[in-house]
Amino acid sequence: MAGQRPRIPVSIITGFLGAGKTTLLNHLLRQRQDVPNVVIENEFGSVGIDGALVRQYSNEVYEVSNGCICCSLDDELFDILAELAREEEAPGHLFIEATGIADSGSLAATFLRPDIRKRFELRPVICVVDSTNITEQLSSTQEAGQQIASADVLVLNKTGLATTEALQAAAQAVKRANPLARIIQSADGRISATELDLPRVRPEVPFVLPKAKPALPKVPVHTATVASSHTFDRPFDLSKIKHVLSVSLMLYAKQIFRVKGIVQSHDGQWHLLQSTGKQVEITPLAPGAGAGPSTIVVIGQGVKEEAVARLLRQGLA
Ligand SMILES: Nc1nc2c(ncn2[C@@H]2O[C@H](COP(=O)(O)OP(=O)(O)OP(=O)(O)O)[C@@H](O)[C@H]2O)c(=O)[nH]1
Repeated sequence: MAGQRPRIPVSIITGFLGAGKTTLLNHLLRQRQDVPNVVIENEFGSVGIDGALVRQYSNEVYEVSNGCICCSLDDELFDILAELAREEEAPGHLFIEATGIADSGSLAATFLRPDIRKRFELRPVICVVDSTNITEQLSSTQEAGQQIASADVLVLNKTGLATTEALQAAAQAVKRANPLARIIQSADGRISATELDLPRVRPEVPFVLPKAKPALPKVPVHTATVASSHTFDRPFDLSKIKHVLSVSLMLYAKQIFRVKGIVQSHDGQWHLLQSTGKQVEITPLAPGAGAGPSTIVVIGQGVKEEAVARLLRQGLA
């Protein structure tokens, strides 16, 4: 990697499943249309839904849907970084949206390696927090706390949905987990892109490369959280699938973290189906946006593939 060229600024967007990372990223991309940007979208589960949602405002999108980027740090991410560093016209900004369960600390540490730092400059790590669900997420998962602890900016999102008390409780909880970070509030991920240019809160600890390459674990570290992906050739009855999922999210709130899919209804229209917390939301996609079989991914702990398939089949038309 050449040393003299200006370094490529890198923004890592992290936050628990459904917190609003893609929404916030889209908002930032819209504000930064003047610089050619590249997005690396990492999704847990094999369906690249977020990539399709950010493509409109980005010059280039790399999708890493084969597990969590923080678990395969020696492979795919380095290949993409090497490719970007070689490009004749380097991107003006690189955005990385991590999965909702990523260990963003290890991801950020990648950019402190001397070889990577020559061409990339890590900007503040942004952690998006769902203010209505964070207290629950902190008590039931490890990942939510890790993400908050390793961020420079904590965005308390979904303020419009949270009561004043919930917002205060969320602010206290995140401050306990990370007293150093800047805390800002947002609705629909609307934060100013000037956040991208502020200095990091964490000092850049020099990273000393070990002499021998350490043996990295080849198995994902998030062994407890699994993504179960399902495809269906038959169309869905939207009110049935919404009902089935709403009931399941009530009954298995501690097990099911996120549902996300692109489904076709019996009139041929395609829809984005998703849950955050206990809410299920179905929004029509633009004409021509969907194709192939309907696909639904359910992410959670102790989620049994066959049980989920049985459940989802109840929502078919
Ligand atoms: N009411 C409300 N909804 C929001 C807000 N921010 C995001 N959402 C919605 O929350 C849902 C999840 O948002 P995403 O941006 O997809 O969340 P994410 O963190 O990228 O999700 P994963 O990639 O699955 O982890 C979507 O339906 C958004 O429209 C907000 O401030 N208020």
